[in-house]
Amino acid sequence: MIRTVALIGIDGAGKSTQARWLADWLAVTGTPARYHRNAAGRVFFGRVAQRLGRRDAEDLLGMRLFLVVETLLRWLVIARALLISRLTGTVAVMDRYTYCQYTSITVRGGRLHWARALFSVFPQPDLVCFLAVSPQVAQARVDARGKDHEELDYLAACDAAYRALPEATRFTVIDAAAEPTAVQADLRRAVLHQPVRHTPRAARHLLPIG
Ligand SMILES: Cc1cn([C@H]2C[C@H](O)[C@@H](COP(=O)(O)OP(=O)(O)O)O2)c(=O)[nH]c1=O
Repeated sequence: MIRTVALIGIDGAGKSTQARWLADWLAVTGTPARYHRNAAGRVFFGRVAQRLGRRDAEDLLGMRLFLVVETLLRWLVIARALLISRLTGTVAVMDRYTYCQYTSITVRGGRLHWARALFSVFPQPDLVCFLAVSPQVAQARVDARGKDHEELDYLAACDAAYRALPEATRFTVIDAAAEPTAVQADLRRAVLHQPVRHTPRAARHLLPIG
């Protein structure tokens, strides 16, 4: 069974909803799993910024500081999630992962190398599912969610940045514009089709022979 699965994609793709369902499904089917919301504070800082009369988090902190703060927070929440997963022996269902930060930095014109160096301590997830949805559909969902708003240009740039990542060839692309239950079924299939991990040599002695 896999140990880490990451759901990535633009805002409104359905990551949080689908990741929660996936973790619940794993748990009820006998695989201890835990959902991890690896948010890095953009919405929170955006709200603070608006209270202070600024447009958004980037406007409040300045682009460079915003990216530093967001990247460090992302590092901390991912590290925490991985640690909890290892300590509790649960499958980590990651709502966002390092790739989301690379995308955030890319669309804001920042430099990636230091973030890549920082995140290089993290393992590649066993499975990365890219929830693919058009920016238009994503924007409509974000607006319907009623908590925030994303510009179409921004969503389109994020979509392009995800697809241009060098790791993108290894992503499992899921059609996230489909019915929510169909998307969930695709995710479950992807999890089930992951190759079984090899049992560590020491543990093999404990298995019955034959
Ligand atoms: C998964 C899914 C979510 N939604 C709704 C639920 C939320 O209000 C909104 C955004 O979903 P959400 O899971 O919050 O997306 P993300 O974490 O990627 O930003 O869209 C749909 O309309 N259709 C779907 O298939």
